[in-house]
Amino acid sequence: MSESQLRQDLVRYARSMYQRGYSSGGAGNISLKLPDGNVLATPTNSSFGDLDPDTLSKVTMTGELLAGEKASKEILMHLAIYRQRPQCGGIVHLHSPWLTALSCLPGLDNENALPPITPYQVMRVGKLPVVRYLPPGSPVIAEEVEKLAAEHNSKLLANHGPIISGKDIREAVFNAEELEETARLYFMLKPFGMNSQEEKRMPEIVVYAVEGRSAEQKKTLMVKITEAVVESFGVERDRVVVSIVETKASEKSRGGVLYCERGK
Ligand SMILES: O=C(O)[C@H](O)C(=O)COP(=O)(O)O
Repeated sequence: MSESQLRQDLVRYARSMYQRGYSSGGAGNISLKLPDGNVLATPTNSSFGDLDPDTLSKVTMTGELLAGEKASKEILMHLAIYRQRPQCGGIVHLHSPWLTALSCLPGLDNENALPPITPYQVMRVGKLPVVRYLPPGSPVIAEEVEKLAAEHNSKLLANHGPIISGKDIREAVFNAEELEETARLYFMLKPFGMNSQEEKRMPEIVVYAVEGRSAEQKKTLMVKITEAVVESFGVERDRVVVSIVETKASEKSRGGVLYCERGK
């Protein structure tokens, strides 16, 4: 994708998040990786609601300004994430209401501020570690974020807000939306309690096979797989799920040869 298109995309995603109240005033900052290996970022004190594609800050991976206005005061935090996550192509830092509220709660689990409530939260983000409070723009924030970035695509800055990454700016925004909505769910459910995916998450093993085995053979296979998972994963037997997905021999091939024609 061209730099010009990426500039347009950054402005469009920023405006969309601004319109949803994910960032008000000059709060928040966004960046993305350019094809030339440099980074495009929102200028400091800019508003997500009225960015100009032509004045966005273009910096090197060491933070040197190549074009546009002075970059966000948090640019070092973004660059730290790009260093630790080479696959990362986009980062959003927000002051979105529900995640910012979460960041202000006492007694957060610093290893994971948000229990795994929904499958998409687990799939898109996973654990949400907390970075201790530091004044916005402090270079120490970048150091603290860098320690966590290799393992976590999202971090929660205490009394401040989230910083969330993705393989590109689109995925970073999707991850941010998922996490903000999960934080909202968390506050809605908090008075009533909630089931955590942690308890529900079980190892599920799927066996794809050509049809034809007897029910007894399939049952024996499932029992043996269950035993192997219990022994190797150390989980309760009742939590292990095994599925056998069968395909007709005429609808499965190897090397371009149908299974129903192999061995004839
Ligand atoms: O999070 C921060 O660093 C600031 O509060 C912020 O969100 C805006 O800083 P910027 O320099 O305008 O990007």
